[in-house]
Amino acid sequence: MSGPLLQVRDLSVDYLTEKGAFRAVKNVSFDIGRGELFGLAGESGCGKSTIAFAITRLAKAPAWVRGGEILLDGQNLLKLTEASLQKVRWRRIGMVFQSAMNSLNPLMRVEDQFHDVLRRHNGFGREQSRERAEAMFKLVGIASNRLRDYPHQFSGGMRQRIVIAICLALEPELIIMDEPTTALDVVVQREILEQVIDLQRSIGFSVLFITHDLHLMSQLCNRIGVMLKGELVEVGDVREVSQAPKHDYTRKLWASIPQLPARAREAV
Ligand SMILES: Nc1ncnc2c1ncn2[C@@H]1O[C@H](COP(=O)(O)OP(=O)(O)OP(=O)(O)O)[C@@H](O)[C@H]1O
Repeated sequence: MSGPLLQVRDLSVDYLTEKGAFRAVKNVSFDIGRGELFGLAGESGCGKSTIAFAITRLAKAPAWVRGGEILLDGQNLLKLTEASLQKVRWRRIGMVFQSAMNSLNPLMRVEDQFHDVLRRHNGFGREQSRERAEAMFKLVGIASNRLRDYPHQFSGGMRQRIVIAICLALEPELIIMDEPTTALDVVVQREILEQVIDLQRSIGFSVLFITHDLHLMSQLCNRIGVMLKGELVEVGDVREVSQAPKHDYTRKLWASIPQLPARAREAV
């Protein structure tokens, strides 16, 4: 199918609080192309995660999608029944959140966690799951003899890699990464993200990458959207948005990034 993979159209999300409706996302529209790395930037509280939850339909009360459409290959996810949604979530849209590494079951060997997910979503048998798990471990650079280990036997960075591997095992077309490495130290963060980019290039999935780190985002993404208080104030090619920002707030965001000497910047 041609055209963008994901189209967010006029999306508005409120949080219904005791004091009334808080407009967290206001008429936001953007597209994500096939194989595109799209970044959403903006300071804490501007509505980035709310958009991620709306796309995956994981937004729960008091969140309320007031209006708009979220089209995946032209199909409006907001109109899907819970049963149809189960076929989209994880299988077509994968998610990796900040604390994802803690989402592994501490009592289950990693191999069993792969099997659990692959059996449930793809109907895989044990042998098929093991083969896929081995292939995924190879992709994220972990020796496959570690598949029999428990989560606590891995470092935080490795656990986050495992979550990414489980997510990729289902071969989703879109992966939403919401601050996927914020809990990790900077070197591990960079290693993991570089690995995701390599995988993205070889496998070709699309990525919605959410972070407040505009500098990092500009190095990884093809296009960027900048959010301010629930509104998408600027969206464009990474070069346009970084070199010729149109919105005052985008200029301020860039100005707030500490300027490293050119040498150091290349090394980062
Ligand atoms: N359950 C809730 N009830 C009321 N308001 C909420 C709720 N969850 C989020 N909000 C508000 O909605 C706004 C958007 O929150 P959101 O988490 O989407 O922002 P964000 O840009 O992802 O921030 P961060 O980078 O800190 O995760 C914030 O002002 C937040 O306080």
